[in-house]
Amino acid sequence: MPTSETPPTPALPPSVQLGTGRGGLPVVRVTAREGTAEIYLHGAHVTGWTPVGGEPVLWMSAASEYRADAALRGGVPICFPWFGAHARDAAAPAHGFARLADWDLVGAVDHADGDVTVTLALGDTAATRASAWPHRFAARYAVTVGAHLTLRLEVDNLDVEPVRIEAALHTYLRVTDVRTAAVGGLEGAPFLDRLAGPEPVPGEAVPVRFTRETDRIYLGTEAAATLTDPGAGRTVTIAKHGSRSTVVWNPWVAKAAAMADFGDDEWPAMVCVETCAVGPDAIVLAPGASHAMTAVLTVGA
Ligand SMILES: O=P(O)(O)OC[C@H]1O[C@H](O)[C@H](O)[C@@H](O)[C@@H]1O
Repeated sequence: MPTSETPPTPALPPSVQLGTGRGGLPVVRVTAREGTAEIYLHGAHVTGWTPVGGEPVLWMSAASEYRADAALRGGVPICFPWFGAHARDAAAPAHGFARLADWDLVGAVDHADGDVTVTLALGDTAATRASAWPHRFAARYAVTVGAHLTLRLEVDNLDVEPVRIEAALHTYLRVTDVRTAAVGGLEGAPFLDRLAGPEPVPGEAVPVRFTRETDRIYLGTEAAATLTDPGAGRTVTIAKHGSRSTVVWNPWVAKAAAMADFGDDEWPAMVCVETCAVGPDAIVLAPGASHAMTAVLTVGA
């Protein structure tokens, strides 16, 4: 039976420490052999991942809120069970309730290769059953930390009817300057330009570059995307499974200035490459069925 009671903290290996983070929010700090990470239970939000000997890969805004009633800005928010504004309920929170919910820490395990997996869980509550998406569900989020960062979101439909699910691992990546960065791997994929009309735009032959506000949903694409950051001399590859759409976003000047939790001058230092199942690529789950969506981040030269 779903419950809103907080379960007891599971036994944790020494590589995983549960502590108090910014704003007094609970945070899990992971020290694996080949990388470290930080995960807030609020939103199951990964706020940092650094491979050993490397630089931080994820971007967090210095202006982020750290409050139980707000989403964190940066890292990897989980958008679920809808993406963007809710289609029929304008009052429903953007990107769904998962990034605003306090997830349960249900386990952590050390692997023989030195990687560490932390698992969090979220189920329906009286509040979600009264929301714009009232279905019964169980979600598990496994974060595996090491030389790679593996994020696996699995959702079970516990309802008696088919449910439509949108989900995004809304990954904010650090870049030296987005104006010199490029995102490859999406060549040829048509996209919805969220700053233009609803009609899909034909795919382009070249990597995505940034010269203005960019907010695109690439459709029907299961390939890995690679962010190239010449200023840092590195690439970040995002390989994925169970995801047929990829969102690429940079707010540029005006939108950054309009967001209270995003510094006016921070936009050149980030780009989002989001592993998604959204819009026409949303998941429809039969009763009792499950779907898993995985993103694997790897740093290269
Ligand atoms: O401000 P948020 O609700 O966190 O959304 C931040 C951004 O998320 C995605 O990238 C959407 O495609 C954008 O349209 C949106 O602006």
